[in-house]
Amino acid sequence: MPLLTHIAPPKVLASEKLSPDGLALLRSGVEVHEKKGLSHEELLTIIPEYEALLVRSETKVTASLLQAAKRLKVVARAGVGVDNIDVEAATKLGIVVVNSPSGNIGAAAEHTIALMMSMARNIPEACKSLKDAKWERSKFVGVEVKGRTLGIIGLGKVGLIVARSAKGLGMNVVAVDPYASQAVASSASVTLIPSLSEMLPKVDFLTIHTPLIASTKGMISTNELSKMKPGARILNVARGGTIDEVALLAALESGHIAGAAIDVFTSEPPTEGSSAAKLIAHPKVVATPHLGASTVEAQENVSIDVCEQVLHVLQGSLPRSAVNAPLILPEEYVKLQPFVQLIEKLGSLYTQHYTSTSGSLNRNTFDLVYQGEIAGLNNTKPLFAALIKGLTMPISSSAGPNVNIVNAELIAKERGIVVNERHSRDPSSHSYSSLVTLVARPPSRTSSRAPPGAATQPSNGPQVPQLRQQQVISGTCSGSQPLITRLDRFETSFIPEGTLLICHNYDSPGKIGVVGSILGRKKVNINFMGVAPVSNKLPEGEDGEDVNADKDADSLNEALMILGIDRVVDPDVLDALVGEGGVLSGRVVTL
Ligand SMILES: NC(=O)c1ccc[n+]([C@@H]2O[C@H](COP(=O)([O-])OP(=O)(O)OC[C@H]3O[C@@H](n4cnc5c(N)ncnc54)[C@H](O)[C@@H]3O)[C@@H](O)[C@H]2O)c1
Ligand SMILES: O=C(O)[C@H](O)COP(=O)(O)O
Repeated sequence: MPLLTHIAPPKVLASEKLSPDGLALLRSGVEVHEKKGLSHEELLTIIPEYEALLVRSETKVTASLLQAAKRLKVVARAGVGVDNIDVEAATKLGIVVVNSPSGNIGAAAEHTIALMMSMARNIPEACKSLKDAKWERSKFVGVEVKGRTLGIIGLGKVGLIVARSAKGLGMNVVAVDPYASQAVASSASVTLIPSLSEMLPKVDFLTIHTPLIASTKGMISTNELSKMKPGARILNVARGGTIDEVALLAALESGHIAGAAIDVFTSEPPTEGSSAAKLIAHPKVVATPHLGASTVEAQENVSIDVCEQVLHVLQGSLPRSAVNAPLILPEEYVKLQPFVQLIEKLGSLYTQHYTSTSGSLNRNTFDLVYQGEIAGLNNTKPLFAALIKGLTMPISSSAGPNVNIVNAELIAKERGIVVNERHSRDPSSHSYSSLVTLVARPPSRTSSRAPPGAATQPSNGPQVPQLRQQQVISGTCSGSQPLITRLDRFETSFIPEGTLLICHNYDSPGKIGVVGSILGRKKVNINFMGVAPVSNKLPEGEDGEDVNADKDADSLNEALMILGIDRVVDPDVLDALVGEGGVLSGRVVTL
């Protein structure tokens, strides 16, 4: 029998060219396979091996690909647009989709300005003519942008940088964006115009910086082009499809539109005879093959950004920019992260400490009580997900590892787990700045709103004191270090990490020595040891019951002994601790 079980490192597939800077971050703990130019069929064949998929805009991450991926936890888009990823299908499968929302925005904005200047001064045609050994100075007279009006559709991240750069070139800048803030527009000296039809007749150059969504698909078509000034010019570095390519071709042919500079197309690469191919071939069009984000700097940024997030997801932490999860503000993220770890540990400790190996939780209704500073958080979805993950991880190899903020609610529902989240800003009952308590409710008491003191046991059952039935675990974070502060009725302070032996015993002299010698005899090394006495405090989340009312002298003398040990012990060690050592019960948990 092998002594060590080898756990293979997770595998990541990069199906497009990504900057090595990000990939280098992954390589320390992850196996990275770079395989460019695979067909969809080839991808379908190999995807079941991978835990993460890294893409840019070329790989079509379809529902069938995601379904074929048996172990996939995360699809990472090294860039902004996720229109090549079936995000809905990923969400249903619990696969997190992350992107890099701002790693390449500067590059896209600079490319827009570069295209605008190239178009205004006929740079590509003049360059080509000169290389063809011609000297045609009068043919390539351009126009200046200074003093002209640039109209921006979409004053988001890229649009705003374009606006500021254009102001630097001496242009007047106007914009339409139904969701843009007046204050942000004013800060960039941009005039917001209420509607597109009002803006179009005013502009000499028009540039699009919206995503491709239902409201922006084909938003510049024959009608809109006809409203523009004769001789106006148009740019698209956002997404193919926002401009109707056939309508633009006609407007260029008629001469109403003097020129177009386009980086993105309805088909990429353009298929022969398509409107995209015709546009690219048109003499009044400056075209680039989707190069907006193609700078060394932008590629480093997006690669590092998404590779870090892939590591986070694979390690079970929160990614910064999950596309299919609720937005987490960066400051919330920093605050939440240690508590995500803590709550996952609370859940895992609960299941291992209180549940037999039968494969199901013995209680499935929980109060998750946030107290102190942590109670001020509005978005606790990641904490909820961490609890479901922790609870299910030790008992389900299918559910546990795959729980994330995307699918936690669904998995909880499927397994009948009910969690009542409660917030209390009152720090008076404890000395921690934040405290999180998990209380498992007895089966008969399914609502956190049950009145204080309500009967929670069958009247004809054995009258075990109420407090003995408590299944309570509390924890806090000291900096970024999770700590368990209460387990059951016992006050404690231990780091939930590694293999722990939790012994329940009467607190009598010599007990530690007896336990230590049994473990020594069984060749079990002890890394640390702590004794947890009965708490005289009301467990957080319990209302108004007298903590010690039901206790007899013996129960007040009970304690937990928590030992950090170097391996999972065989049942005979636990039997020896109970038989010879006089321990009431012993349990091994791995956290
Ligand atoms: N060519 C490239 O290589 C490249 C590189 C980066 C980004 N992009 C693309 O550029 C676009 C903009 O990126 P971003 O990061 O600035 O996005 P963003 O989300 O920050 O900004 C988009 C803006 O469009 C606005 N908008 C949405 N619908 C609108 C409508 N109907 N009319 C007017 N405005 C509307 C939104 O309010 C938002 O302010 C995206 O399509 C992105 O994929 C392309
Ligand atoms: O959405 C984006 O980030 C850009 O379109 C860049 O796409 P790319 O990574 O394929 O260059």
